[in-house]
Amino acid sequence: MIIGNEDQARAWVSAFPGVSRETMTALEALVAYVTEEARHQNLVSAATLGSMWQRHIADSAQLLRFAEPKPGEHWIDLGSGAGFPGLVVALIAPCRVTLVESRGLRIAYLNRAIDLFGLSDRVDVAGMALDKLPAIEADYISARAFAPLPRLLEGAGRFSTEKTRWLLPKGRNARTELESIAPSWQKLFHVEQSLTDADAAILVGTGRVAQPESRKAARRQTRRAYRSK
Ligand SMILES: C[S@@+](CC[C@H](N)C(=O)[O-])C[C@H]1O[C@@H](n2cnc3c(N)ncnc32)[C@H](O)[C@@H]1O
Repeated sequence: MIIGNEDQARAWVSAFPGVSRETMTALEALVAYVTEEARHQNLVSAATLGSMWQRHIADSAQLLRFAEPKPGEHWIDLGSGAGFPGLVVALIAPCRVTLVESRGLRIAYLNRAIDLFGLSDRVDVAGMALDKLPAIEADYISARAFAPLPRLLEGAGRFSTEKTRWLLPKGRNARTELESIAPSWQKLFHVEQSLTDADAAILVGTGRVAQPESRKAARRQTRRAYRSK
């Protein structure tokens, strides 16, 4: 099943477990908030402004098919930008969410969103580059359009534990990206079809991405995996 238009996207999200009428109202308000803010800063591709539910809300919410975050659990969203998927997750699920974002205008926009939606008791913005963020044990790590997989895992591995669930929408290159990382990392992940784009996929994984003793060693591992294909 592929969610092919705005009506289908709304219907799919509203039928998702735990999504109440109030949640739908909040998500509708998020669409309006992003659309308004997009007049002032470059937040999402202009081509997607007419299909916000399909391209952003449902595309983010679908990650919750592979995770059931509970109160007190901690979800880290890397490179949140307009808040996708992090803000959508925060509006649907009761967990703690940290939105990692390094650009000033987007940090301010995300902080305003947290106030607007009354989320400040469990959602925060880490307004800094990922490599400056002190290590936190994450129950969930998401990243959409953030970085190529090897760089993403090198940067975020230190937040993972044996139980961490990774949710990484990777578009059309998911399989190729997965094949480009070291086998010890590959085995943590599998590929799931995206519900919002027939050509796109999501890398879903569980476990600790152990860091090789150095970045150089990580790159060596990655290159070796790539050459053996
Ligand atoms: C292409 S946008 C994607 C935004 C959002 N995840 C989405 O899919 O709509 C990537 C975002 O990551 C942020 N970013 C890039 N490198 C970062 C870093 N090292 N630390 C934190 N944020 C970063 C950028 O400022 C930008 O907002």
